[in-house]
Amino acid sequence: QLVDVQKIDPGILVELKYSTTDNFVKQDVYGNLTKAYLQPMAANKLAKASRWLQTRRPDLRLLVYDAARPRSAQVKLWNALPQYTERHRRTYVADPREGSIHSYGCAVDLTLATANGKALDMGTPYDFFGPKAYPKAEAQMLKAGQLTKEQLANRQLLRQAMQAGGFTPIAYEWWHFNALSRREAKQRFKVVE
Ligand SMILES: C[C@@H](N)C(=O)N[C@H](C)C(=O)O
Ligand SMILES: [Zn+2]
Repeated sequence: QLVDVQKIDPGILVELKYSTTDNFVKQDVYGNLTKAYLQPMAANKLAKASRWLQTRRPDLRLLVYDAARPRSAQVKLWNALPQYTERHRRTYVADPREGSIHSYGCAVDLTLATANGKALDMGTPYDFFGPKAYPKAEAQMLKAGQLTKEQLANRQLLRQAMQAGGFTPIAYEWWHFNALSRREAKQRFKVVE
């Protein structure tokens, strides 16, 4: 049973981007889904990350852009990037046939924001698909002047908070964190259709 993350921690901010037209597909792909749902285990990890942040930076909040994502929505995201080969596309959007960890309620996309909801500068917008958004390329981007020290520090603070909560970052998206591996998520939970 998925839980609303704001019921677990009301201090977490939510702006579900795929429930608006302000996303890379430029369409509302969620309709009535406007809340951030996760497996209880993942929601508890997020609340732990939020508490970690509150202790160190009471002026900041976690701002969730996406959480549980139905497989039907994953298909729409997958189909929205026909310019990439399937192999390259998997870097940015999980293949719905394999299943996104989001579709098991075990992944979250988020940023840091001020208490009134203004997102911090992370160097790229959410769902910017390219090296500037790759955590694995940050040192190189900093050296090349593509990222500022402040943008990098903001990303590092987000990662520290999420890792303190028990999440794992990925190499290609600064905003995406997994509560479990895909294999574990598939073993333990059903896909949200
Ligand atoms: C599409 C992007 N926000 C995202 O969540 N990508 C990962 C890889 C996914 O689709 O699971
Ligand atoms: Zn994601």
